[in-house]
Amino acid sequence: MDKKELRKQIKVLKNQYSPEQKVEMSRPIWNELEQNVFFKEAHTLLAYWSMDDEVFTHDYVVKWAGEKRILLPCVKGDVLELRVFEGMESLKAGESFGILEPVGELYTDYDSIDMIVVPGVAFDRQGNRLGRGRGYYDKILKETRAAKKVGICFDFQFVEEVPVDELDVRMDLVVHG
Ligand SMILES: Nc1nc2c(c(=O)[nH]1)N(C=O)[C@@H](CNc1ccc(C(=O)N[C@@H](CCC(=O)O)C(=O)O)cc1)CN2
Ligand SMILES: Nc1ncnc2c1ncn2[C@@H]1O[C@H](COP(=O)(O)OP(=O)(O)OP(=O)(O)O)[C@@H](O)[C@H]1O
Repeated sequence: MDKKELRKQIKVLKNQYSPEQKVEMSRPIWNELEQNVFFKEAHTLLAYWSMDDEVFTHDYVVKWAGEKRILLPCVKGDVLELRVFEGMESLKAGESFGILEPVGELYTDYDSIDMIVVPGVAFDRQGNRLGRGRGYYDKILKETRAAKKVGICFDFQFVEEVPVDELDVRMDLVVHG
């Protein structure tokens, strides 16, 4: 199966659940993530601010921002920039896709990032990841080599085999539920 076809299939499955159901389904995923040693030991963590069709993250970003430095991605043309999450009040809709992004100072110390919680359309047990098809994460994951990369997804997104190419970066761990 090619990437496009798998994205289409997952989209159908996502539409079978309401946003509220997806928030509920995200709870056990976060319970597991919070027990994980990479997470426990991480001081600086790149997370994401979820859209309605993704594993929900908002409450967890807010919850952990007191204890850890939480970074969020900001779309800038073809690349992602990173900024520190400093509360919901300092989030603004980004230049594309309407995803909320932190305003404020750019964060460029990529070597200090301990862990990345990576969104994805699908993952497999080899740690391969299928994204939304813009290559944003593939680029940023190459610049943050030291960070542990942890994909999170619903069970229906954890598939037998994700189609990959040379540019795709593997996850160290995939937490699904
Ligand atoms: N929550 C969240 N934030 C994120 C990402 C993400 O996947 N999730 N990104 C990860 O890269 C970056 C934004 N990239 C995105 C790329 C495509 C679409 C999107 O909605 N695409 C449509 C396809 C139609 C179109 O191309 O416009 C879709 O998937 O239905 C959204 C965000 C940075 N921030
Ligand atoms: N490191 C990279 N540098 C430049 N271009 C890249 C890189 N990684 C991927 N691309 C390009 O980006 C496009 C999308 O790639 P792909 O379909 O693998 O994205 P994805 O991993 O599904 O999406 P995303 O990372 O945005 O969630 C392709 O044209 C690919 O060649």
